[in-house]
Amino acid sequence: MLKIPRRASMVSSLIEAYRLPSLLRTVQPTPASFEDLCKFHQEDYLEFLQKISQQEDIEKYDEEAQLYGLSYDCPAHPGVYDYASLVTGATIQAAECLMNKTADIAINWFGGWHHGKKDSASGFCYTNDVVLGILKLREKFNRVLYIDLDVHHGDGVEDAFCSSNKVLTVSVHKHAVGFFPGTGSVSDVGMGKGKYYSVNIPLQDGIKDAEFSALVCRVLLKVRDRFNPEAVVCQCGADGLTGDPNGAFNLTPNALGKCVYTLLSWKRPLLLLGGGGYNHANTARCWAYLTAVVLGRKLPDDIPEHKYLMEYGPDYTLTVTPGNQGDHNTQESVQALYSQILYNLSQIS
Ligand SMILES: O=C(/C=C/c1ccccc1NC(=O)c1ccccc1Oc1ccccc1)NO
Ligand SMILES: [Zn+2]
Repeated sequence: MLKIPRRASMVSSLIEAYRLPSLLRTVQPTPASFEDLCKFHQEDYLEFLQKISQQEDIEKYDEEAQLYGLSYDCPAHPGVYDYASLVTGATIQAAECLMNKTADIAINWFGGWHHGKKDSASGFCYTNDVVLGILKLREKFNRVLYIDLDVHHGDGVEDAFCSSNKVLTVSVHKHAVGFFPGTGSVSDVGMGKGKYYSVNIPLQDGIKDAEFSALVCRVLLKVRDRFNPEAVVCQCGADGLTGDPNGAFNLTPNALGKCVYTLLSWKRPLLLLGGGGYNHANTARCWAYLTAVVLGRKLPDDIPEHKYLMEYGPDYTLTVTPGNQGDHNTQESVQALYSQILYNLSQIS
């Protein structure tokens, strides 16, 4: 888990190295209170997370930990509760800036933990800051659109709002046997009042910028026309970039930039969040680039001198070059997918 705070430090250092904070208002986050977290998460889960967060030797809680998803692939670690409540507090505060109009666009690159469940941790997500940020926005906005660009299905957020027609969730992700979390097929459309308000765009390995952004932007335009959201939340997980250890998609930051640019053109309150991204240099490149897209600034391609400069070798440039792996998404499969999604959206009353 020590990897994520280091990544966070690289992200903020690169954004500072490009002198972007001079164009932004930075807000110091306060941790979400226990009560805030209880707006989505179950009390018993939070109490357990708090308890083991203060212990050094957590092995003795192994039995109970399993109940709460805190096992080998999602280990608890000392301080996990404080870390999760600070990140979640920042996302809630970002939402509040949009609600009180002190910002048109708010960013929390340390949020985006989209797998968190109400009663358990999942996929390294201990609390679900995305759900809590959307619930906060819903206190003011009647219809909220959520887009998840992470390579993994945004299951925790989709689950939370699957029966709601006030929050429409769109997730584009790799969908293949054995790939976490395994949910998010195109036929997964939500239920009850929320039927057709969950949109899934399942893809195979190797998709590249042009195909990805064309498909996602076409879906987003249809979603805007059918749903007419008053506020938008976009999770910008960077683990779909080429060079990520997940080794799934073959994207560069330009693909996410095109999607964010489309959302910006709608001129509606927009909350941008981070998420996955395990090639730390490419993730920092991506989120620095997206911050510049929001600001309408073009960044010099040479990475500026700063404490992590060596991580950006051998090119030391902001640009990420696509890999040459094959694209397993055919024109036909993408067109068929788009037709299915269009049909589903046509069912929205
Ligand atoms: O990124 C994710 C979820 C990742 C994930 C979920 C379940 C099991 C393993 C997972 N991890 C990875 O895929 C993964 C792949 C390469 C490098 C680091 C990875 O995770 C982490 C995440 C945090 C700390 C250590 C490892 N969701 O957006
Ligand atoms: Zn991910």
